[in-house]
Amino acid sequence: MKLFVTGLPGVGKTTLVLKVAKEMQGLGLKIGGFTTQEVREKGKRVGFKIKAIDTEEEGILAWVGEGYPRVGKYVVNLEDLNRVGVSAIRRAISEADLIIIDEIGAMEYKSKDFAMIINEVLKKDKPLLATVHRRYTERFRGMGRLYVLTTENREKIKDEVVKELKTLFSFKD
Ligand SMILES: Nc1ncnc2c1ncn2[C@@H]1O[C@H](COP(=O)(O)OP(=O)(O)OP(=O)(O)O)[C@@H](O)[C@H]1O
Repeated sequence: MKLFVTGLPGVGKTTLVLKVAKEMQGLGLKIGGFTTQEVREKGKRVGFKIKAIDTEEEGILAWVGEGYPRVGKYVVNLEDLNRVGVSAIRRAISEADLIIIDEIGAMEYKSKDFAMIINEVLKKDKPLLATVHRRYTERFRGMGRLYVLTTENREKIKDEVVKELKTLFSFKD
């Protein structure tokens, strides 16, 4: 089962996957993959952190400034993306019950290793919950269910995702 979640920036995609991960961990399942979260300084967004779900290892995914590769005003830190993010996916492919990837977007695709491991995950049968930037959803058409998150439906969709996964893993509600 592959579940994809998209929606406008800040709508709650990361919050959703964190809640789902916690609920599924509470049921004894092994969750792998990574999440990304914005970093704010004095109320302004200055970058993004990346964190492995299993080891809680952290890194900097991108930061405002000069440099390469860049996405908008951010410079992508390929070293941390690969060290934290790609490695977490690699571990999840072999060890986890559910892979969470938050998110699949322009910054992440700057890494060739990331692009390659995404293709690997898509070929596997292993359950996946991924947030996808709206510009990239077309790539995953027909591969699984796509949820479009809004502030109005985000709680309902979180419950639905948990329900789908519980059914998959044969837990009763
Ligand atoms: N279900 C929710 N209830 C209340 N607040 C929420 C909920 N979901 C998200 N938020 C709040 O909205 C803000 C943005 O959430 P989050 O980082 O999850 O969004 P996102 O879609 O992942 O953002 P981005 O596109 O930047 O990755 C956070 O401050 C978060 O606490």
